[in-house]
Amino acid sequence: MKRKLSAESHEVMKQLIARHSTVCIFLLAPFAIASLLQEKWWLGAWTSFIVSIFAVNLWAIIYQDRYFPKMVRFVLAPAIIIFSGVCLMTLEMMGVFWLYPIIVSFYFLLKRQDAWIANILVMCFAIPFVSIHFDAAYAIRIVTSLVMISIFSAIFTQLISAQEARLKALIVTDHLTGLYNRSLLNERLSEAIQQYNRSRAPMTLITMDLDHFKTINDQYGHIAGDRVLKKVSEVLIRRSREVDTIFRTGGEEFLVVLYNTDLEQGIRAAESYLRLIAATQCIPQKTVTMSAGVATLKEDESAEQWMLRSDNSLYKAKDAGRNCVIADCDA
Ligand SMILES: Nc1nc2c(ncn2[C@@H]2O[C@H](COP(=O)(O)OP(=O)(O)OP(=O)(O)O)[C@@H](O)[C@H]2O)c(=O)[nH]1
Repeated sequence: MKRKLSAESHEVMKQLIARHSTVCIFLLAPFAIASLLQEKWWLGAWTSFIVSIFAVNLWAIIYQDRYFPKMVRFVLAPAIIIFSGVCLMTLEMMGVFWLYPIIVSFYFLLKRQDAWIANILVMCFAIPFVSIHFDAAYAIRIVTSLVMISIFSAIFTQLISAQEARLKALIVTDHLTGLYNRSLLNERLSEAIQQYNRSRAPMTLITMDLDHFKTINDQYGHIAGDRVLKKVSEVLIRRSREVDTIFRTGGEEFLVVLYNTDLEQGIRAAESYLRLIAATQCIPQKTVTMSAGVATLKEDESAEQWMLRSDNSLYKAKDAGRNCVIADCDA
């Protein structure tokens, strides 16, 4: 999951840098040229340098579908911090105006902690400069407004990140049981396959399906059926190890990916799931049972083939009378 989410964050970051770069190139380039024409060499040089770093990143995003995070963090951010000092020294009062967009932009270009550090460094230039060059009434207002802009930006970006994390969690979670839903399944199976290819650690799949669940719904109602699904999920969570990943793949279907687990261990795990579920009072006076299929990953097997073997074993368990485990021993 981590990889999928970080790939999405990377995509968001790329778009942010692209938009940021476009705005900065168009709005800063004329000032860079004007400063050079006015022979304000330092200011012109720093502004041109910053514009060119944005341009390099924008070029990379457009033509190579990537940007340079290290360049942004270790070259662009320090360059902007120095630029804020150069602006104050060269432009004095007018230089203060540039500090506002600079402060906000750090929160979009950098990780939160880096943005705080960058802001503190800008303040280290700004506060002494403003205190020396402006009378107290101006200095207090400038510093206060800069601090406010920084805090508001921090709050705003923090809220967006929290909202984003909540949405991402919602997308991969089954609302009824709290287990993962199907959307993460392929990702997790591919990860298990990659891990197997690297370390040869055995990986096992258990596919499970409640027996005669339709009858439970018909006899006790859908709400009772939902309660059974929740109870079963609780049992699966309680019985599983921290590393195992449990999915509700469909209505009354569940799937567990067991890492570092061979076929024997997988069969034992499936049997203990079934035993525990049969022993759990999901509905008063009624024993709820499950059937399970088990398959251990084979060499050069795809996720689809692996899952198909596990599914076929489950069908065999249903055909064999239900409430039992059938393993695909064709390894
Ligand atoms: N309460 C509840 N029922 C659901 C949910 N999702 C699917 N179902 C029901 O699950 C039942 C599945 O029925 P079938 O596919 O016939 O399977 P079964 O009755 O369990 O029979 P076997 O699998 O052959 O043992 C259907 O009645 C669906 O309506 C859900 O979220 N809540």
